[in-house]
Amino acid sequence: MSKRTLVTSALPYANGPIHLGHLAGAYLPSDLYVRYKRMTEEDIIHICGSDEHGVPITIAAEKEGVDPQDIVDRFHTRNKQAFKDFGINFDYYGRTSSTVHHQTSQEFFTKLYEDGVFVQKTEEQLYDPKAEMFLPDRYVKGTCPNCGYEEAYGDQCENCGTSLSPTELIDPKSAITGDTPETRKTKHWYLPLGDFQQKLEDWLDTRENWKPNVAGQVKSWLNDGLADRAVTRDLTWGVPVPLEEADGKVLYVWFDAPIGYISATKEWAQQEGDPDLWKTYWQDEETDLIHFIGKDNIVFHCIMFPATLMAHGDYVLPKNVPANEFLNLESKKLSTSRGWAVWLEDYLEDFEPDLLRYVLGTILPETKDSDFSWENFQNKVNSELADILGNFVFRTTSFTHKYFDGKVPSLTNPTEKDQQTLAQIEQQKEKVAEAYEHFKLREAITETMNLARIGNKYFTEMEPWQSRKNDMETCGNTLHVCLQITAALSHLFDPILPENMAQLRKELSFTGSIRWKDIGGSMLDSGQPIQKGEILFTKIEDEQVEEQLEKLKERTQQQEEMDKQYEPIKDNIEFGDFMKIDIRAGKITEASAIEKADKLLKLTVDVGFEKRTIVSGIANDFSPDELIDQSVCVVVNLAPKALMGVESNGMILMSEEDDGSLKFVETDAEPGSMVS
Ligand SMILES: Nc1ncnc2c1ncn2[C@@H]1O[C@H](COP(=O)(O)OP(=O)(O)OP(=O)(O)O)[C@@H](O)[C@H]1O
Ligand SMILES: [Zn+2]
Repeated sequence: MSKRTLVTSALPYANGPIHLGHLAGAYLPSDLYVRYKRMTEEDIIHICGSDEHGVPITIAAEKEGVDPQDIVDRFHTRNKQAFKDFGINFDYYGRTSSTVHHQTSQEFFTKLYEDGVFVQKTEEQLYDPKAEMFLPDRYVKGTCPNCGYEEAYGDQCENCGTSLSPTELIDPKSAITGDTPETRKTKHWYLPLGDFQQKLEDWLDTRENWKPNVAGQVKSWLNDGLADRAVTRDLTWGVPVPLEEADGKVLYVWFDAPIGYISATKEWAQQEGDPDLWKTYWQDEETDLIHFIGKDNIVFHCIMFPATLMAHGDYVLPKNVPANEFLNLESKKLSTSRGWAVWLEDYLEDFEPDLLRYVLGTILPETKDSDFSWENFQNKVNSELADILGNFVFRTTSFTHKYFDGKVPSLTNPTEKDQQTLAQIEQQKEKVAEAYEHFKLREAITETMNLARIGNKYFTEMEPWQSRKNDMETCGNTLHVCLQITAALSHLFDPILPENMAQLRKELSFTGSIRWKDIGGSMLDSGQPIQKGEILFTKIEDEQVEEQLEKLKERTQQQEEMDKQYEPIKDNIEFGDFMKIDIRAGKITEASAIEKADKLLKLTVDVGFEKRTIVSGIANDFSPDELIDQSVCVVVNLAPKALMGVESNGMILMSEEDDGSLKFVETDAEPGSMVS
């Protein structure tokens, strides 16, 4: 066993709030693991922070019309707070705009540059002449050459995880203007990943206990062979490349972001009053470095960052990267930009953090994508947290108060069943530990809940409400066993339900820090008083679920509204010009199809002073039958025009919706009335 563990969680982009997908992919798994490890009294620290560079930040700033610094300041503060409120306990939450980070990543670049690691190349890159800039990374969208996904970014396809360069995209389009970009030459520095292929393979061979989805993904990239990857970009927002000849260039965000874990650890060490302490965690062989991330970050943590660390030479390499697949919401892909998300901040306004920690924990996308739905949230809270755990704890403590004066009854002449049940505490504890050690967090939660199930079953089978009438010794033994299980649960559930379990432990008079080794055996002394507990979990009502679904719907509609593209306004005209158009109210009296003209209908329109024949291109939207008596507005002084052999005398006004569908401009006025 190693002496210490350094856990990192993916640095979230500071361009938006934290949503349930982020939590399920990286932060809840890391927090569960770290909380478990802390109970085992291992030396462990948990590092995270805001990723404040990269194109997603500048795109968000441009969209809002503010400075990128405003965006990152806002989301750094909000996300840090939201994590805290959700009980995610980072030892340090840094940010990549800090001076320490800029220095650290520049030093990294300089060392690799001076050691001659980089390849310098002048190559054709995509350029948007209208925006007057190169288009790195997310500034370009196009079709993934690997899987055909049409919304792939210039740096990566989020569908298949392949890392890309913009020029590899099929049919690329500028994310700024929507135009097809041209190419221009520019100079950049590349990390020749091919040179690290053998080293990476050797390193991976020594790793054990990796999740098959992660190991498989990495193997397949290695089998395909690794290409050079640029570590610099033509952008103004980011860490400036520390070379004179690189004016106007910054480090690639995926070069500097993982170094952010190191910078944040340095800042943590300063805060601890021991500035060199970070070296112990990053440079001592006996550190286990573990990265918690979602699947789209695998390539950066299993190929690029390890190669960078190898190139530098002074650092430990990741021991494990227990990456998760993706979480969907109500069966649809989560999307910040489309507003299809549940923000952590919003959730916390309506519900307790522990409920979500539990429910998300049971559906973590550990081996494949999984789905969060509010209905399932309600089911799990009601039928598992309330009906199993809450019920067991409540019936145990309230029975103790009713019939044993609120004190732990002694265990006298226990039966084999009593002893076997007590022994199951240790057995479950082993299973839970084993699952945590193998990053099987869903299993850890299931096995933890199974102890409450065991307790409930035992309570029901022992029927203490019967034995209390004629056999107080048996009844006391039953409650003794149930109270020991309750005490174990108050520890075992701590990583998952920290707030609730802190409350429960208070009721059971546990003080001080909790230790894994204390779980099991006799945790409560006979005769020890316990407080009469509150109900741990209240059930979620149907209305609360509906409210959340309604919120989701409203938000996507709002987003659609905001994203709506209106036709640009035409140039101004003089009033006199407008008055030249003669528009009259009218009514359709006849309508028929025109042979060989799919889109056209021949209409007879009563315009008051006469009946007109008008040809109108509305056949895709209306059938002739439904048009009789339709009120319309008609331009009556448009020069006549023959369409498919029929002379049209005027034009009917229509409005066109976003989806291309047509609506009549209607009026109640009598046919022949002027419209102006
Ligand atoms: N739906 C999801 N399911 C699981 N993990 C996710 C999901 N969305 C993001 N993640 C993970 O969360 C971490 C932080 O995400 P990051 O800030 O990079 O945002 P992102 O991937 O651009 O997400 P979004 O575009 O939804 O804001 C990453 O490790 C990422 O893999
Ligand atoms: Zn793809």
